[in-house]
Amino acid sequence: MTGESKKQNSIAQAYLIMYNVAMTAGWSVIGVGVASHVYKHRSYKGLYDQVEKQLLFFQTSAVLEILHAALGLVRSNVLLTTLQVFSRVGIVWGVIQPVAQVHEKEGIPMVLVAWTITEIIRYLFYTFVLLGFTPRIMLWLRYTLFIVLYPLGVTGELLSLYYSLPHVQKSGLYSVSLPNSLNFAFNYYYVLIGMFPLYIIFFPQLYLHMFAQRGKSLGSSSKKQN
Ligand SMILES: CCCCCCCCCCCCC[C@@H](O)CC(=O)SCCNC(=O)CCNC(=O)[C@H](O)C(C)(C)COP(=O)(O)OP(=O)(O)OC[C@H]1O[C@@H](n2cnc3c(N)ncnc32)[C@H](O)[C@@H]1OP(=O)(O)O
Repeated sequence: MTGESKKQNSIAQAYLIMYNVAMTAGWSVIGVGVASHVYKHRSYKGLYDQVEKQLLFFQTSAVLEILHAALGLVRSNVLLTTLQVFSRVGIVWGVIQPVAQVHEKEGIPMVLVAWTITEIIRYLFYTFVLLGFTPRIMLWLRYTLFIVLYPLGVTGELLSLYYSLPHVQKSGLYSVSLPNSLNFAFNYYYVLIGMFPLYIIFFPQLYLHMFAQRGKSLGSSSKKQN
């Protein structure tokens, strides 16, 4: 490795450490918000409003991960990262945030629990890896909790999508109806309905990808220990 590429490598490492630390901190703030709300009110009603700003900010920041993968900063699959990031950014900005009626439904605690636990562990794990020190428990949590949290998150996302439908249809959210000067019609309600088959097609691929990552990471690390 030349001096120049060594320098570029350390800049990339330093940037990724900062990114992962910031994301761990952000999702921890969301986690504390969720836990304190549930502890105080013994209910998930009002939970979304308590964490909305932080959730919108840190979920949207995950778009950088597509860039990291595309630029080769990390060895993630670009397509799977795009699907993962856009499904959540789409749910947050396209469904949960604009449809207030969804905020009090059971999909909200499901996604908040699944996303928060996953992301705190994931970003903390990446930080440890970059610092050259990976506690075995972090490796195990990163590549095991998804088995339960992925289905929980998907169920919460699909429930939120489902509960938003009558409100989107009634309000005509983001829709354009005829007649208009451009002679153009668009119905957001049908876009949301079209998301259901996309989940059926793509979720199994993401879930299986994580099992493959699990096999590589936990399989090889247990071999190293033996
Ligand atoms: C445009 C229209 C969109 C339409 C969407 C259609 C719907 C599609 C359905 C999708 C369903 C999604 C449901 C989902 O949102 C629900 C939930 O998430 S619930 C919570 C549970 N979820 C999870 O556990 C998944 C979390 N996500 C991920 O893990 C990733 O995003 C994923 C792409 C799924 C997999 O990650 P990856 O392939 O990156 O695996 P690794 O973590 O093993 O990383 C590979 C290597 O890259 C290094 N890496 C990656 N990121 C970083 C980083 N930030 N900093 C440092 N290093 C990083 C990592 O260490 C690995 O390195 P190595 O190869 O050396 O081991």
